[in-house]
Amino acid sequence: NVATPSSSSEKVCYELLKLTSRSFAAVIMELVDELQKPIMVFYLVLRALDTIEDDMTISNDVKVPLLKDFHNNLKKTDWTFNGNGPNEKDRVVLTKFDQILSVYHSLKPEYQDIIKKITREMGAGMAKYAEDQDFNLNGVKTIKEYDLYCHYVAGLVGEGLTKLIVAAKFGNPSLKDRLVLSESMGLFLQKTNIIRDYKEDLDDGRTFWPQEIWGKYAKNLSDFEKLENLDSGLFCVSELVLNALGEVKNSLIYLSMVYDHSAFNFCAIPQVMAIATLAEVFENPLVFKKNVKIRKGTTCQLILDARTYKGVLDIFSHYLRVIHHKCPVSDPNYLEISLKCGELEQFL
Ligand SMILES: COc1cccc([C@H]2O[C@H](CC(=O)N[C@@H](CC(=O)O)C(=O)O)C(=O)N(CC(C)(C)C)c3ccc(Cl)cc32)c1OC
Repeated sequence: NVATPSSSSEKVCYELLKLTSRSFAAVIMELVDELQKPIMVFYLVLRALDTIEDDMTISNDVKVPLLKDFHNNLKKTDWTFNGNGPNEKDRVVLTKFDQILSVYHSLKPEYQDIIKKITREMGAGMAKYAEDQDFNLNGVKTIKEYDLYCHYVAGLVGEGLTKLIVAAKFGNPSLKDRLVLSESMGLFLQKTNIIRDYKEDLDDGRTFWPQEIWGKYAKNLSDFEKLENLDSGLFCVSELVLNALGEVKNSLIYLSMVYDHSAFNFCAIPQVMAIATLAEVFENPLVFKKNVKIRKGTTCQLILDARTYKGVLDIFSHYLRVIHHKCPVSDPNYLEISLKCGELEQFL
């Protein structure tokens, strides 16, 4: 059901959505009308926040207050920002932010409130990391810090979406009281992206792999780029995948509590893409060379198969078996991986 955008600002927002993330935009366009506008606005506001955080041409004394106070822009009607960030695609979300504001102000106050609260918390978290010298120099140290970083950039998104879905009465209200489930929805996606983006982030001079894990396999994170360190690199990826699999159970419980078919699709599709990506990066030397992506044909098949809860369970069951069978006995994580896959497979 492609909504018929009523206002001109809504038309601009749909264009911005398609520009920023073609594949995901299609999923948002399939959402039931009641959720489509609030989630589109939420997605674009998050994109704007992300674009500021990623823009290395903005000095900290400008960036930090910009992030911390970003939620206050939601009270305005004409705010825009001319960043000079790297990619034009994202910058336009800021130069046309007044269009997003216009649609934001047309939302029900309850939806506006949910979006504003998450934006405030996320902006505060991003400002904290922007100011954190140690984080900028040495990246993420402990698994605890890894989870906290992922909470700010992804867990909060899950929380906001859950509150929108429950407010619109398309999900089990108890999802609001079990935010640990929304947290896992975000952490599973973000941890998968962080494992996959090793090379891209390293080339950008950033790293999000927690030292508490990679430090067992190398002295420096960039060591994994060298062929002689390939084995320890693959073992490190195994442990990172094992850590990400720790979010699977909660994510599957979450999906079982989303009633509306279009909201279920919206939540399930990124999760099945993530488990397929984890299986792709697992024991895959190409992770240290480029961004490993699942094939287009696989993506299409996953979208078709993920339309029912049973279909999602079958997809997870398949890729957990793939990971289990790919794990060599020489991998120090072999036993843990087998136990985790076994534990999850019986749950499926
Ligand atoms: C209950 O929680 C969710 C339910 C459904 C979808 C998402 C989640 O899925 C996309 C899916 C998406 O955007 N996929 C990209 C592909 C890619 O990024 O590799 C795409 O299809 O372009 C995603 O990745 N993120 C970004 C974060 C992970 C940081 C939250 C994201 C950003 C903004 C929003 Cl509103 C939603 C999401 C959820 O968020 C947890």
